[in-house]
Amino acid sequence: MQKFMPDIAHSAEALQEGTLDWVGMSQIELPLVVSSKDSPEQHVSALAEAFVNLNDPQAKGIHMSRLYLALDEFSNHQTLTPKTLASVLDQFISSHHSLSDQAQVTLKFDYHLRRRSLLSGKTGWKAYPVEITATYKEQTVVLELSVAVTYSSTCPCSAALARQLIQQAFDQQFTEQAIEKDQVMQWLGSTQGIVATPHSQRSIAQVKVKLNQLDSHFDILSLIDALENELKTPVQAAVKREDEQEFARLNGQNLMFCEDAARKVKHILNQQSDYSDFWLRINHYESLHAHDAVSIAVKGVAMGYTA
Ligand SMILES: Nc1nc2c(ncn2[C@@H]2O[C@H](COP(=O)(O)OP(=O)(O)OP(=O)(O)O)[C@@H](O)[C@H]2O)c(=O)[nH]1
Repeated sequence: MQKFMPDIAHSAEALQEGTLDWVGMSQIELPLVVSSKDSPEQHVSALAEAFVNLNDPQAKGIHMSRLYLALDEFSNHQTLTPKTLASVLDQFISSHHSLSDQAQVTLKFDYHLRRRSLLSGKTGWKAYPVEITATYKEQTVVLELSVAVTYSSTCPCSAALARQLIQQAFDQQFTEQAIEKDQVMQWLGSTQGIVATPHSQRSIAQVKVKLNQLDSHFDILSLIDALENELKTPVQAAVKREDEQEFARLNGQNLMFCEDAARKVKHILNQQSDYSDFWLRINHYESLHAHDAVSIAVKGVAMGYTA
């Protein structure tokens, strides 16, 4: 016979009456199997947040164990797809029928992809921070997918200033009007031929998209590929010298202010039919100064994300 135990959540009165927008738990450690379109299933170590709203102003509290146990069941018996995540929200609501009519779960994890080098054909792992949020409100489930893509940005202004110094060095080196091509080639191949270099830096594009519908799978790979293909200079995994030379060429041919990167990302996201809304933040961790160059933009739909 189960011994009697006091149940504050049922017996105690709220110290102060009032509804609450979200009550739940964060930093829940949750091993998951992620099923993403065109990618093999992947085991990840996620951190979860689980919330319901508290509609009853007099209720002492929600039932946290019920949220936790729904997530635990999900972790042990389901792969992460839009439909299985929506079913977790159903369980959150049904286990709090008199207290809540809204629910939210957020999963944060590193998603590993094998990425091919630029020319040598080698491959290596890259980890992409991913966040998936499912929210149930007014009988509707809204799914959001966030990724962060790391790339290299080379400053166009700094490149123009460096070119001017190279021109000046050339002018000082070659005072004759008639110049032997071999002499020039030799000079260009020396450190003097690149007497100045533009500043470039590791940069991160943070993107959050609202998914149009409950597809059978999340499509993490497509979003990452779209961003990296548009930015052209994602950081590399395996790099041989031929890859490094190609990377140098790509940086030289894709000089970017943070505004340029933001407009590129906004353009490519506007081309995607799977996303009803998006938010983006470009962060250039400038090597020129101690602060960062940042651009932020949203799709600009009514009732959508705000910058
Ligand atoms: N609502 C709420 N519960 C908390 C909090 N901190 C700890 N808890 C504990 O969360 C535990 C789980 O709550 P319940 O899910 O109601 O646990 P339970 O009563 O054994 O389970 P049920 O019989 O399903 O209600 C309880 O022991 C609470 O005391 C808090 O800030 N708010």
